[in-house]
Amino acid sequence: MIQVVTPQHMQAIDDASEVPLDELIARAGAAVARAAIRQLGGTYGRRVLVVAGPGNNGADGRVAATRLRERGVRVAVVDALDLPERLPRADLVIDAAFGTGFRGGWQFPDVGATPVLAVDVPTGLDAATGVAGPSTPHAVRTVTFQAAKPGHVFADGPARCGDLEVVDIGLGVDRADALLVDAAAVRHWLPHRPTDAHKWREAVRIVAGTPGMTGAGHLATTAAQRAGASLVAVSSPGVDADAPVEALDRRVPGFDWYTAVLDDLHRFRSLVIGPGLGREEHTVASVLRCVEDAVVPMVIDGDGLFALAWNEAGSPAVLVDREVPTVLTPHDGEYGLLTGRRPDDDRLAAATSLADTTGATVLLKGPATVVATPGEVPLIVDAGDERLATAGTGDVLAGIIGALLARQIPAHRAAAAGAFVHGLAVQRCASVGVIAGDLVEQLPAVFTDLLATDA
Ligand SMILES: NC(=O)C1=CN([C@@H]2O[C@H](COP(=O)(O)OP(=O)(O)OC[C@H]3O[C@@H](n4cnc5c(N)ncnc54)[C@H](OP(=O)(O)O)[C@@H]3O)[C@@H](O)[C@H]2O)[C@@H](O)CC1
Ligand SMILES: Nc1ncnc2c1ncn2[C@@H]1O[C@H](COP(=O)(O)OP(=O)(O)O)[C@@H](O)[C@H]1O
Ligand SMILES: [K+]
Repeated sequence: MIQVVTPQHMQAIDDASEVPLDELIARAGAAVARAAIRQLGGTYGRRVLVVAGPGNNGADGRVAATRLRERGVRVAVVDALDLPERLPRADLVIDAAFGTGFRGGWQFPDVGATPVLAVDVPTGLDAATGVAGPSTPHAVRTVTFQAAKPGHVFADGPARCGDLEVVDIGLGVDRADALLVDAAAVRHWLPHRPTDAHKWREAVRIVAGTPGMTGAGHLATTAAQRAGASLVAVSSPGVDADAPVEALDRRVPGFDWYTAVLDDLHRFRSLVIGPGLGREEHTVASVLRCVEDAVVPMVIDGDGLFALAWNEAGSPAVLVDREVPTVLTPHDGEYGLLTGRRPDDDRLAAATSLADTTGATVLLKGPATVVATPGEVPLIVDAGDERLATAGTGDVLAGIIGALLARQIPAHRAAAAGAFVHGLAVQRCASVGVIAGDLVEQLPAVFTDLLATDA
């Protein structure tokens, strides 16, 4: 997995390093030159323009210019603080104006359609948060050093950075602030079903869906089944008809579902509670009793999170007392309900602080999803894309995580692996018109591919 380190932490690593700064800049510049040649598809007859600033980012760019000239590339270097009226024509612009030391107020020049290769970050992109400045270029590729920064992954980062290349320049990273989840890691986390498996071994209990919102229960249920649960029993409180036929349907016709669920919960390996459950007072009360009394790993999603937020004792109180893992899956609105404040631009910090106050695994949803658990290095999943911003995809995710918990994957990894396969599932879907159920259909193929890849 690619390490993610905050710019502040990277500065401390840099300061503690025994490698002289000149040497680091020489290595960084050489890596930028190599990336430029790959981007240009050769050297002969190619023209490169380097926009170089006054700091170390500019120094990286100037080294790259020297290396490129040595390889026969025609290179012009312009000073970011003294730009000519007309920029020299080029096949590639190297943005070495400013990196992590940018303090705003400088405009990147208009380079028209010429592709931009960014050094460390496209100028003006906040390396801590990914928030772009008004003139931050859209790079086709960004070369960064030693570790990715949060800014490459969150907010405007992915769109402004293009393809991200992380180059080892010989700085030892003492600890990562987060890890970017990849297929090799998830493959490693997924257990094989034992030969002596039986249907109760990886059974998932789901409480989801109410009249008018049965779709949520159906999506969570089928997702859990397709993600490898050996048996799924679903209760949709108040629903008498049209519950999914494939699942074992524990009908709970009245609203007093708490007793029915707790009754045989010992037979199940996980509990998913909340998708489409509604926000009635009796629902809130039953969710809270389940959180208190259910001694199985639990995913609390959607209206389950609403119930927690509604808890007069304060949501952390019921959660910290749990002796088995809990996964909370808030989007920004639900995070706001739970904490009183929507997450700010530092999403790693937002997820981590909620995990610390609740003792739970927190999966903070978004274009890049963060998974934080007390005592674990946070995980970031950026496998999906904007087609996931579709009603019901969160219900699918909750079901997948429930299945992975039942398959005995520890909560931190189960949540991240769930988000990762959820992202892979959308990648396999048609380019437009994706609905949440399509993700469920893709799951067997996603797992098959993951397990077949020799990554
Ligand atoms: N460990 C690593 O990862 C390594 C990282 N490396 C590289 O170092 C880069 C960070 O270098 P850096 O600290 O020198 O900052 P950088 O962005 O070049 O600019 C600071 C300069 O710009 C100036 N300045 C800022 N804004 C301005 C404005 N609006 N208008 C005018 N001036 C402005 C600012 O002036 P000041 O604010 O001090 O007055 C200062 O002089 C990093 O991104 C990476 O590329 C490698 O080389 C080695 C290993
Ligand atoms: N722009 C986006 N790019 C990638 N993934 C996204 C984007 N917007 C939302 N998602 C993902 O889509 C899912 C939406 O979940 P959620 O908001 O709970 O939906 P619902 O409640 O309708 O089921 C989450 O997994 C989230 O990470
Ligand atoms: K730059």
